[in-house]
Amino acid sequence: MTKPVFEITKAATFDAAHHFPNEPEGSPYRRIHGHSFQVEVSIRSDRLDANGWVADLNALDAALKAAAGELDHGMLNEHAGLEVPSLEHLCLWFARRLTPAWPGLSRVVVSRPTIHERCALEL
Ligand SMILES: Nc1nc2c(c(=O)[nH]1)N=C([C@H](O)[C@H](O)COP(=O)(O)OP(=O)(O)OP(=O)(O)O)CN2
Ligand SMILES: [Zn+2]
Repeated sequence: MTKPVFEITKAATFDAAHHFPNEPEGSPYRRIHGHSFQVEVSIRSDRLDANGWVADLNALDAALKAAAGELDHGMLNEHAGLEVPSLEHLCLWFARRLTPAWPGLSRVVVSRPTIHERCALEL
């Protein structure tokens, strides 16, 4: 049997405004508008600690909430790396923000649940 690999996942939500400066004049995406976002991050490991955990989900929750809190109720375009604030760039932003403290980060998913859109980044 191959070695089992575990993956734990935590999610957080935030609301933010954005606009796409490279869209043509008249595009609705060029105008400032807002969305409700969800971000999910996953950690993979083939090892469990003494608690039987890949990692403490509560600690992951705190790190994720801190990152999402930086974006919450703000303008995404004002953040370095989000000058063009697509779901794809949001995935990269969360990955860069979390990887130093969470080297086992294996996936970032950013979605807009109310309009059924999501982007996944596999690491
Ligand atoms: N690959 C991507 N495509 C688009 C992204 C993105 O991040 N990655 N983002 C957008 C805009 O943010 C747009 O505001 C998303 O809203 P939309 O899909 O248009 O859905 P709405 O409900 O706001 O509009 P409807 O016209 O009612 O569908 C676009 N594309
Ligand atoms: Zn949008």
